[in-house]
Amino acid sequence: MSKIKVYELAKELDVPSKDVLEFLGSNNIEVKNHMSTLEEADAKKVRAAMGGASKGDDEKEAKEAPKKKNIVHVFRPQNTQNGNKPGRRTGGNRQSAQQGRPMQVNNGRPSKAAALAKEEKEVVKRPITEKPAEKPVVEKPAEKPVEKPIEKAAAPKRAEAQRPAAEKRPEREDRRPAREDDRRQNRSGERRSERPQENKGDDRRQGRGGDRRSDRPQGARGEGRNEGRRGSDRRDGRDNRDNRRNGDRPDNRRGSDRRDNKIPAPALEGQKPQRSKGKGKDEYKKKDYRREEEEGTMIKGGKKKNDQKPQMQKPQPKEQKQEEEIKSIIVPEVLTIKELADKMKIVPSVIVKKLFMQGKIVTVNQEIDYETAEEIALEFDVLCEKEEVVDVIEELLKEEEEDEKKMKKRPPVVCVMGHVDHGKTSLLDAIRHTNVIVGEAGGITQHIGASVVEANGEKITFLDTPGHEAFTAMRLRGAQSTDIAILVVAADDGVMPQTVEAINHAKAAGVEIIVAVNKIDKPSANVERVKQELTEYELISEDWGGSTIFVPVSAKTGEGIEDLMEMILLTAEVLELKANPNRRARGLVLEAQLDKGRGSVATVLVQKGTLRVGDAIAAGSAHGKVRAMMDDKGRRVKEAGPSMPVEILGLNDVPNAGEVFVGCANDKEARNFAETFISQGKVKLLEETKSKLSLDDLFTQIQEGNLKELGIVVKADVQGSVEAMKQSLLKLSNEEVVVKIIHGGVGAINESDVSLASASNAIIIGFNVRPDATAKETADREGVDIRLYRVIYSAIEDVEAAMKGMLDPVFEEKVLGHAEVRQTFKASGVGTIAGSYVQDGTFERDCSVRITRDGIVIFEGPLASLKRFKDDVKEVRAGYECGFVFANFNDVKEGDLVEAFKMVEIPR
Ligand SMILES: Nc1nc2c(ncn2[C@@H]2O[C@H](COP(=O)(O)OP(=O)(O)OP(=O)(O)O)[C@@H](O)[C@H]2O)c(=O)[nH]1
Repeated sequence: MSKIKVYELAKELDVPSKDVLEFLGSNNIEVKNHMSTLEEADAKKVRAAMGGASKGDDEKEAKEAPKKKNIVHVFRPQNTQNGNKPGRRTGGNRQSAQQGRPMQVNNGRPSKAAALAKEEKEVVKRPITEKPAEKPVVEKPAEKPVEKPIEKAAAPKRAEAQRPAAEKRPEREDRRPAREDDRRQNRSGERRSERPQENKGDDRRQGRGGDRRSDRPQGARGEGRNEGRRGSDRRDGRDNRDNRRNGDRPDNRRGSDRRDNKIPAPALEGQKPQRSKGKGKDEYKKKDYRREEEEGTMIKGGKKKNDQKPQMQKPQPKEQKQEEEIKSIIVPEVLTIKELADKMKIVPSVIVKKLFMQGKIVTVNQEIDYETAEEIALEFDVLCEKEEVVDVIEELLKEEEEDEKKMKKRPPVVCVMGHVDHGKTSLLDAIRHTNVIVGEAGGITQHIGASVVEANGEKITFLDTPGHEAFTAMRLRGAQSTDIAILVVAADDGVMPQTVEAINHAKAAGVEIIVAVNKIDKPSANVERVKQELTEYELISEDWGGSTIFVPVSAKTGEGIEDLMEMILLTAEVLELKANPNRRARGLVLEAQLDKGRGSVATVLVQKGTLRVGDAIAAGSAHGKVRAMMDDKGRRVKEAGPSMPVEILGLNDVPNAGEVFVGCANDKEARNFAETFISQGKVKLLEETKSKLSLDDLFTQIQEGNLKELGIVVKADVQGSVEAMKQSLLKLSNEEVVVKIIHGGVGAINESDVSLASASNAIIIGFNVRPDATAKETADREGVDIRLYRVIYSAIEDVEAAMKGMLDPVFEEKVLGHAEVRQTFKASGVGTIAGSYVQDGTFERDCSVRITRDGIVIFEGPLASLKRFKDDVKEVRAGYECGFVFANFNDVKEGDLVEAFKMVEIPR
């Protein structure tokens, strides 16, 4: 025993902690409170001084406590056996106090206590029929078993011997709850009856009463020791019982003073004032009263106990009221422990303690999800209800069903999707080209993100947006931009990973799919093979007995393009695409940018109604009046009806692609809309930031035991890929490792991605994107693992392997150098030559290159030729100019960055 706490010492010496504190104070031994720890030397001093006091020769003792000492010993059976002479008892007391707890469990007492506890249980059960959880709350009957054996015992000595088991329980417990009650009252006033408040006491007990509980006699432990609600309720019950006892005390004291008197009836009245002033000193007085009370009890035996009975029953209505008060709180999806505690009207530390007792270490500012909050609240007998989150923007954008009669036929909106190099761009170009020749005069297709072509006198709107994006970003607000998806599959290549991705996206969006089997002009083309491969994905061609339209085309020769157009129109007809043109316009922002001369320029697709020049519109955070409108041919138009893409000027800000635009009654309404959007955006951003911070919190990890988390930051060239990656990666979670996508976004991997990954101990997966220079540097410095892929499936395979601990990279990419394209030349038979300047490193003839434009990888493949002037060279060093020709890639432009790399084997 090297150190001991003040209260423990007080307990050992059987004196109030206050006395010990006073003694320490007078001896200049500095302690803060009863929880302070004492050095052995100080403890010895106290023992020497106060242990003597317990013998009864102390002045104070003589005044106040001699009787109390006797009582304490009565419940130690071995002492009672020794005889009841005060002197002996005192000696026994000291002995037992010194020997500590083990003595209390001896001498057959446990069996009696157990019997009492059992009896007590039975009695307790009866009166409480309404709610099992409250069972232990109504404790008064628990007194019955105590009094019974005492009453019934013929020999007073035996009665005394029995009493300890029963009596010690209240005695011991009284000490704590007396304080708890006082505190509770101080803190919460009338809330005393609320369960969580009681749990405060309960927790307090958990926090500092561990030792005490262990030395509590068995009878007192009884059910109260059980964990969970039952246990805590039980303790609550004790609290109440103790409350009552505290209240009784003065009367009991009186009773003991006038030993022959019964306890006066107004015991409960006396209870109140005493509680309200019960603080500090009173607490200790109460303890003394208690001892006196017990002395009285000892002397008077069963009679005394009998007297207590009516008092115990009185507070019953209060208890029942408490039962009815089942609290219910509304909890959001994510909240902090503190917020939860506030909602439950308890102090956060109570929750922290409770969880700590369960082996979970949390802080008050730690975020927990709804499910966890619900679990915690239930332990405090509080019901949770999930907060319904109202998306204000969604509410704003809500629309009523339109009158069928007002609906008119509208052109279909089509997007083209498929695997890399299967000819999406070529096909779109071919369609437009055909259209330019066939269609209206002079129209040169502008790049506004969408174009309208005419076939058989009907219009078809084609979106330039890659399929993925059309289905994800455009569905940001639940709006569907596309009606029909053209799935381009190269007849010579067949179904490839991105083909499957495209199929999944289109299916998820519920969009009609038309398969365009491209490159049929190639000798290696095999349309039947494509048909066969696609059957696996439930795309069965009509001639194979299915319902999917397959059109063999050649973007190169133009073969089948017209058929394709016809099929699109046919499908559109079946879909019965309609919209009401005579209403305020509403649609989607396809693209938007800030133009130096024209300000905010947005390409929008009108989906409903008609947009006119002069209309007030709002799109996300932007609003304004339509100043001018241009169609896809660059012609100024005054109005745009359903399915028509137009470029508009006049917005005050650049809206996000995929945002819904709405026509408003006036400027003010449009501004209000945008302002709401901005304020909501801020709220959302805050929430997102909050949840990011909580991602690496300890709580979840501890809660999930050995579960490890694999945090991933996903960056890709288009939103669709981000989503696809996210979904696929999340599915990799297994029993041991949980995959958590910490962040997903479009664009180059930047420094903030790296810092986020670093802070969350996550890895970064880049799909078709590269890290910028600062990001690379930060990642190297902070040891963040960045993995870059061109095919989603490789990324998924790698992560899966890593999770199994089977990822053994044999090759690693070694970056050789960087160059910037300064000028391009076209050479017949060669393709585009990129005149470039090597910025760093060395470009080697047989290296691979990666071309990035605005952080997006546009090409990755071998370098076909490396020249200095007209000569082929082996290598070009930094600071020199050279000419590159890339294998099968001619779309290189000025300003593109070329990175040379080589795969090198990594020794393992
Ligand atoms: N022979 C033949 N070649 C074609 C045909 N369509 C496209 N190509 C060629 O295939 C290559 C890729 O075509 P793109 O239109 O760029 O393919 P994409 O699917 O748009 O490619 P990404 O934009 O990289 O996804 C180009 O070299 C085209 O010339 C076709 O019908 N026949």
